[in-house]
Amino acid sequence: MTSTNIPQIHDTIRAVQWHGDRLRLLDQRLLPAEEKWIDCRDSESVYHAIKDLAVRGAPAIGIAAAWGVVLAALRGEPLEQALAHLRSARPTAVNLMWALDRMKARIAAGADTQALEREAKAIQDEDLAANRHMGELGAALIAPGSSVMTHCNTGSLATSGFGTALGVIRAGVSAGRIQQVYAGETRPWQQGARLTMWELVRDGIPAKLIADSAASHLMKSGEVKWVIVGADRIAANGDTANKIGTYQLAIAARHHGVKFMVVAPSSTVDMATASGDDIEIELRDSAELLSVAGRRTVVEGAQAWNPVFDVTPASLIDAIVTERGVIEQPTVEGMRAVFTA
Ligand SMILES: CSC[C@@H](O)[C@@H](O)C(=O)COP(=O)(O)O
Repeated sequence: MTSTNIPQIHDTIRAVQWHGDRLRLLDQRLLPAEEKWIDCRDSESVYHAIKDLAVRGAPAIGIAAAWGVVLAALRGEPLEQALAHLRSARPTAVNLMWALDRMKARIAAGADTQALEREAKAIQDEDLAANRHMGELGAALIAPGSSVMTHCNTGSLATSGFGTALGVIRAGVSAGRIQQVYAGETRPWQQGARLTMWELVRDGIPAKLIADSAASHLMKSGEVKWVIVGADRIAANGDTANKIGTYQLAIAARHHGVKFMVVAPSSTVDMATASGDDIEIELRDSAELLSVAGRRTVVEGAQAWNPVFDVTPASLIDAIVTERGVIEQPTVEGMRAVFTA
């Protein structure tokens, strides 16, 4: 890519929007076919939006939940109950618990509704700033002119804007370090095919969709230099839970000498969880596997097993990029140096 044909990154997608008395969410279940917004006016509707994946992606889930607490306060709902209910919406992404703990601490300190609103806004704004900073840190690791691969959707849709892994890709493209992106389709929910490709095409970033099962073949060709993914929870030893399929990408990357980068804000780091073995993996309805776009594709009577995250051991990760710094070849000591200092 020469400097004359480097795409302009517009970064205009803001999928979680506060409108004073309601939370507007771009419904990610319908993209890219429909750009439809839903309005949440109480904590219960935010709970359902998170549980049913209208809003998804670890940072976006936390941000939406924080606004759910503000809505509970505005409507005079019992706050302890709202906090507990929102917390139960999804189990793996620790950003959800992290954001609710921040809101809970403000409530315990006697915050009124306006103060809670300021806290939710701070959570949202800090996420955007973290993403921009991680973009620069991650892009600096990539040699100019590289092709990279990503998985799931870690972009503006999954965060307050810009994205984590996709933020590094946006920054890398702007800096001329990334010339081509390969996005895995991310079966069964198709976050890569439906959401990441939507974001990349909007930004004019050269991108090709691949079937998840084409990843090893692509890596063997020598075409991609980095696999860049997000995270839902990073344990104290660097083990990383992320979208199902991430682990097999890390294994294939190590086998083929391709570097593996995890990009996540500090709100995704869970120093209270010792290793990936202690992370709860969300199991979702088998209907997500047995149907495509709501249409049954598998014989009636068939059963399915649908874990939606897996854990990549730290030993397969070359770099964890956070807004607090980069941890190369992560270990307990390396994580501790950045996260308990
Ligand atoms: C910046 S998003 C990071 C992760 O949350 C992302 O990679 C992922 O696994 C999303 O899972 P999802 O089930 O779509 O919420």
